[in-house]
Amino acid sequence: MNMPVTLVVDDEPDIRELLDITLSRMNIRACCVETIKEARQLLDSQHFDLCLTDMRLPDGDGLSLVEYIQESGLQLPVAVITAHGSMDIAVSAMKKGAFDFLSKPVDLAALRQLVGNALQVSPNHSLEKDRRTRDTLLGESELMCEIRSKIQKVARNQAPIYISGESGSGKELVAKLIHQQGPRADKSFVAINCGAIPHELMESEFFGHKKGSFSGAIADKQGLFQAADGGTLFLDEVADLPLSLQVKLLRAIQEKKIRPVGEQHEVSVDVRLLSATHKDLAKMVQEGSFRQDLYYRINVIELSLPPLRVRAADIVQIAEHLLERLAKANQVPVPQFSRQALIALQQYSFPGNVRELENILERALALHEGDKIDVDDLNLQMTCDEAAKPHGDYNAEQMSLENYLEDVEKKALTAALEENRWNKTAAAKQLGMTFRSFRYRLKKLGLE
Ligand SMILES: Nc1ncnc2c1ncn2[C@@H]1O[C@H](COP(=O)(O)OP(=O)(O)OP(=O)(O)O)[C@@H](O)[C@H]1O
Repeated sequence: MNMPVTLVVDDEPDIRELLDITLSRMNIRACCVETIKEARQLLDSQHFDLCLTDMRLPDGDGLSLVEYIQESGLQLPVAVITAHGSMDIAVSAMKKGAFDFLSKPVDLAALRQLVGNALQVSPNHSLEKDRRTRDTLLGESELMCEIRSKIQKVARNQAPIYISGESGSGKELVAKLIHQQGPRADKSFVAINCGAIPHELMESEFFGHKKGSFSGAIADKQGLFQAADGGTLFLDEVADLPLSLQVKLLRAIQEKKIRPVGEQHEVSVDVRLLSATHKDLAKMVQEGSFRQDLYYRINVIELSLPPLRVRAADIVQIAEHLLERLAKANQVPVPQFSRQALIALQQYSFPGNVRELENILERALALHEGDKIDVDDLNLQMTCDEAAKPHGDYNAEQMSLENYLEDVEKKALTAALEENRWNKTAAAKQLGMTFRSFRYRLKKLGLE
């Protein structure tokens, strides 16, 4: 195998030497330059596996190099080296696509960890994993395809990601996929529901404790940060963190160090942080119940999951797939949905999103008779509003006008048929159209 090559851009000879020696001990060749101009020339002419750049360079700042690498489409992980305490610059670099950052003075263990993570990322690696994702994160709507490609992209760097979306919309699933597709896939993925830990135990749960540090601490205990060391920590329902812990979490993210309860010394941790909540975190910041500085750190990149009801095109595909999976798990033949059942599913608002769909199907599978699942088996709790309106008020960002109008039409035709006991002539009359036109529309909308 060829030796990997790293482009090091730094104008301080001591740092260049330090990086060169450390990398060569890892069997990585370092190619060192002092300016952005030289770096660009080399990037244009030869292949690199990683780029490490200082932020302040004689002919510009490292951010412009990060931008240059992203714009040139070079699939090259780039990490920035920042002055101690300049987290804002590190955050901007990651927003622009940097893989990770190192603070000065450079900690060699952190450098080795970063380089190790970066070099596991190769385009072929992620292609294979994307196939696996497509099997798991279902949905072929445009919105879902965009989410899949965003997951693939953000999995490669180390920036904290904030996943927003309604309950049951797949936030934890997305977090797992980001972990599985990234360079930390072989290490732990630790997920924690912040709302489920009693406040008085939180610090010890997060950072661990030393034996005897409080009554009940009968042995040393590792915290979640240490359990996730080298891997990913997913903080679900992050909005439920009390303010006292928010301060400590902020410190752990900035310093990449934690101090177990009752311990004198800090311990370095290398954790990729993902977080999620169904609450409006930005609003909580305005109201003062969530720290703005922490919000800014965990929300370097935001991934917003759309509710199931705005991607009606996904409902049938996900329902069919889940039904098949459930039937196989229960070792029963896979039933078919009746046409009416499929229409009803597409018109339902799914306040509990995919999780609710799973529950509906599990119940329907247990209760249906024969080889079909019909509307009644679904037991959908439609509100009067939902029954009257297919998708609430029209929102151009969520659905094309054409699809929206099709849904309105389907809804009106189905309701008229139901009210007239499936007598098409009577249904057409009720809607004030000719029988021919009614038949034509049924066919066009796939309802016949
Ligand atoms: N696009 C999808 N394809 C397949 N399964 C999905 C999809 N989205 C969600 N699911 C499934 O729905 C269930 C709920 O998803 P998940 O737990 O990730 O939601 P969540 O947004 O984290 O919920 P909460 O806010 O309540 O924690 C899981 O079983 C998950 O596998």
